[in-house]
Order: sequence, then structure tokens, then C-alpha cells
Amino acid sequence: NEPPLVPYHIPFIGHTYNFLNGSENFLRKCKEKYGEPFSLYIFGTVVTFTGYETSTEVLKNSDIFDFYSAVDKIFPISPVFRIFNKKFHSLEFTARVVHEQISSKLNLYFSRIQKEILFGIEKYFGKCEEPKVFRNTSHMLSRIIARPVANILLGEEASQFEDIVESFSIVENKILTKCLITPMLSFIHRSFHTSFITLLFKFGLISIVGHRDTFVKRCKPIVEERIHQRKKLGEKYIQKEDLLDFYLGDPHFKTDVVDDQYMDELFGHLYWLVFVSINATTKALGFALFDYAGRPELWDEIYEEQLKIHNESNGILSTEDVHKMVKLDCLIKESLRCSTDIAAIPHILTDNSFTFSNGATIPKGREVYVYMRDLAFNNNFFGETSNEFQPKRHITSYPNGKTVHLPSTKVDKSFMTFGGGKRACPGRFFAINEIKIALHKLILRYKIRTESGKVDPARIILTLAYPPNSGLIFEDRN
Ligand code: HEM
Repeated sequence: NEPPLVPYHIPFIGHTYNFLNGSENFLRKCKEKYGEPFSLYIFGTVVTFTGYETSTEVLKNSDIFDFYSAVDKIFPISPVFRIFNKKFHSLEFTARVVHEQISSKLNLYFSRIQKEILFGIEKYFGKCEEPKVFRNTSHMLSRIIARPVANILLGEEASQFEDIVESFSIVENKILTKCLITPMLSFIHRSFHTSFITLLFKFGLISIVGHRDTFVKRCKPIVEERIHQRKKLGEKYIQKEDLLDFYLGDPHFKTDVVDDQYMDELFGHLYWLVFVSINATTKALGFALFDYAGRPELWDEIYEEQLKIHNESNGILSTEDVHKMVKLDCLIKESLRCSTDIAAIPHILTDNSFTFSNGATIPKGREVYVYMRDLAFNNNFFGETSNEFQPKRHITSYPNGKTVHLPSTKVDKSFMTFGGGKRACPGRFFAINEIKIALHKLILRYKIRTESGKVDPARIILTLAYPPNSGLIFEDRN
């Protein structure tokens, strides 16, 4: 009782051409005709797509639906990082570290996040006494986002080095762009794409070693000094609030010898986090900025909220202040909803079979994608206005005057940007706080509008959505 396989005419190619040539329309038509889940023959394999009714069944069963092996088929990243993590490699451990050491400790990092973001805004946008046009802003935004990430991961000392920030901001972009240029090989067979990418890494065409060298050059002296201090002070040593010092004190990483192998191990763990965090956060910040800049009707209300919070906090934000940015949060959530990828969050079934609640059964090894746009633009969740950009939809007002705001960090069946179930993104609290702080500071300082005067469309690469490359105009408020 397999989900319906949409008929196709050309062997080998199957639906690949239709899929590459406009996945948005193609998936919509398939869903309308065949319901959900449905299957397509793309890139040499059968792939099943789940929509608004069945996606939670996949995400809630993360013990039998494996996210990492599915991601590795498209971007074989884990094998690359495993070159460095020879002794200890556990993705569960990393997810726990993000949850316990970053998301749960955000209040400790707050002043550092703000300081780094303000520094980045000054450095990359600076004074705009006359209106200034910035194109390809993701380049600057990724460096602004990289600063607080470098600070929290490597500590205050290492994050001051510009080559570290540069390395953080480009590591993922470089790898992803290279991975996206070769899916055509999958026409022949999916494994061709994976093997090609692995070869690129092997022959240094996607160079990660350069990033490792920068990390070792800047961080080895810091690691040696901290281990020396740990030994000297024993129990009196006060652990520093950054991930590097957490790792140095963790039983899996404790050492007396700081050799190349040890630095490789640290590099593999810390840069894996750089890989999963910076690009996604930059993308979300970019979309939110374009959504704000293209909609003058939102400007006054959002600016007033920022000004009020700024005045009440004397410009030094606390977690409570960021929590109060409800209008800004609604803008971000609506932006995340409307800019969602067409299909994403792939998984591979590891159990012998899985039967969805509607009876459709898929076999072991099946790749399953969430058809994200079916959730994001679904009238069952968002009513007749699901195609419109309305930040206020995330606040519900009751007749007794009570209002309930569903924040952008809350995952549910209508909002799966951060996944769902127990493997939902543990970094989302950090990401949303960074985005809110960056937007808050940018909106307070500049009037921002799109160069076109309109809402510019997203760029679509395969099934992934990216912010426009078009211009944004910045002008100092005073
Ligand atoms: C807007 C920014 C971000 C988006 C849209 C995003 C999205 C996602 C998604 C969709 C997943 C898969 C969830 C699932 O399988 O159900 C995920 C997992 C993960 N994310 Fe994020 N993420 C973002 C930022 C971050 C940041 C800043 C960090 C780290 C500081 C991070 C760390 C992780 C980790 C470690 C996992 C794996 C979780 C596990 O295996 O249990 N993410 N993210």
C-alpha cells in the first residue's frame, strides 16, 4: 500500500526535469491530484513527500527516520567532519551541548551578543548620512551573525581575530555552493553526486583544511594557556563562559597534551556547529530585512516598539527586553513562514517499513521530504489569507482583552521551519535572539527600504529559498 507514485514517461529521468524546472508548481499539482503522502522518481530514486497532515508523523518518529543520513546524501558533510573527529563523534552529544550550553544560557551571553552585533553593523553598514545602496547583503549579514557565534563558541579572545570571523562566515557557504552545482549527476544515479562531492573534498577542491589552519593558529595558544591554568588552579579554576572551555573541561575532551590531533578533534566539533548555525540564521535575517524593507505599512509600528524598548532598557538589552519585542517577533515568524523552502528536512526510514495513519506504507531506506509550502500556505492553518503577509496572525486576541502570542521559537504542525519532535532545532532560541537583536539595532539606527520599492521575490535553487540579491537602501534616522 505504497503512497501513489506520480506517473512518468521517461525512464531514468522520471520527474527530475519537472522537479528542477519549477518544483513549486510541480509539487503543488502533484499534491492536488494525488493527496499526501505521494512519491516522485527524482535523481534516480523514489522520494516520498509529506504534506500538512502527515509531516508530523515523520518528525515525531525520529528514532526510525534518520535526518543525518538523508542530509549526507545531498551534502556529504558528516564524513568530512569525521576526518577531524577521530576519537569521539556523536551528533546527539552536539545537539545536547547546543541546548544546554547555548540556548539555556543565553542570558549569560546577552551583552556579548549585542556588543558583537553592534560592532558588525558599524563595520559593514556604518554611517549612512546620505541614502546608501547595499546589494548582495547576505555577504555582510553572515559576517554580522558570525561575530556573536565566534564569541560564544571560541570565547572573547579568539573572536577578536578577523580571520576567525571571516572563516566562520564563509565555511558553510563555500561548501553548500559547491554541493549545489552537481545535483545534475544525480540524473544518472544519486551516488554519483555523493561520490563527486566526496572527491572534491579529498582533492582539496572544497577546502576545509584552510579553516582548520586558521583555527589552530589562533586557538592553539589559547587552549594551551587555559589547560595550563586548569592544571595550576585545579578546583579553583573558574570555567569561562564559552563552548571552547566547556569542551576543555568535558571528560570526552580532557587532555594534558595539545597536539595536532587534539586540535583537529576540537575543530571538528566546533566547526560542525558553525556549519549548522550561521547560514540558516543569516538566511532568516536576510529574509526578515527584505520583508520589512519592502512593506512601508509595517515600519511605524515596528520602529515604535523598538524605540520604546530601547528607551526603557537604556540601550542595553536583557532577555526580558528581547522577549517584549512581540511585533518584531511576529514579523520574523511571518517572514520565516512565507520564505520557507519548497521542500526540506529530509529523512531516511531506517525501520523495515512505516505505515502512515492514512494507511500508506513506505519501505526501509525510503527518502522522505517535508513539502514545507503545503504547511506554510495552508488554509486549514492560516485561513483564507494564508497567501498574504500578515505578521499579526501570530497574535490571537480574545473578547476578554487577553492576547496570546505564539513566538517564532515554538514549533508546531503549522510551523516546522525548525523541524519538530524531539530532534527539533536546539539552536533556535539563540538564532531568533540574534535575529531580533540585529533587526532591533538596524531598525533603530536606519530607515531601510528596498531599492525597487517593492517586495523582492526570493531566489529559488532546487527546492531551497534564498533572500534576494537586490539592493537595500540604508539611511541614518537622524
Ligand atoms: C534560523 C536559523 C536556523 C534554522 C532555520 C534551523 C533549522 C533546523 C532544522 C530544520 C533542523 C532539523 C530538525 C529536525 O530534524 O526536526 C535543525 C537541527 C539542528 N540545528 Fe538548527 N536551525 C537554525 C539555527 C541553528 C543554530 C544557531 C544552531 C546552533 C547554535 C543550530 C543547531 C542545530 C543542531 C545541533 C541540530 C541537530 C539537532 C538534533 O540532531 O537533535 N541550528 N535546525
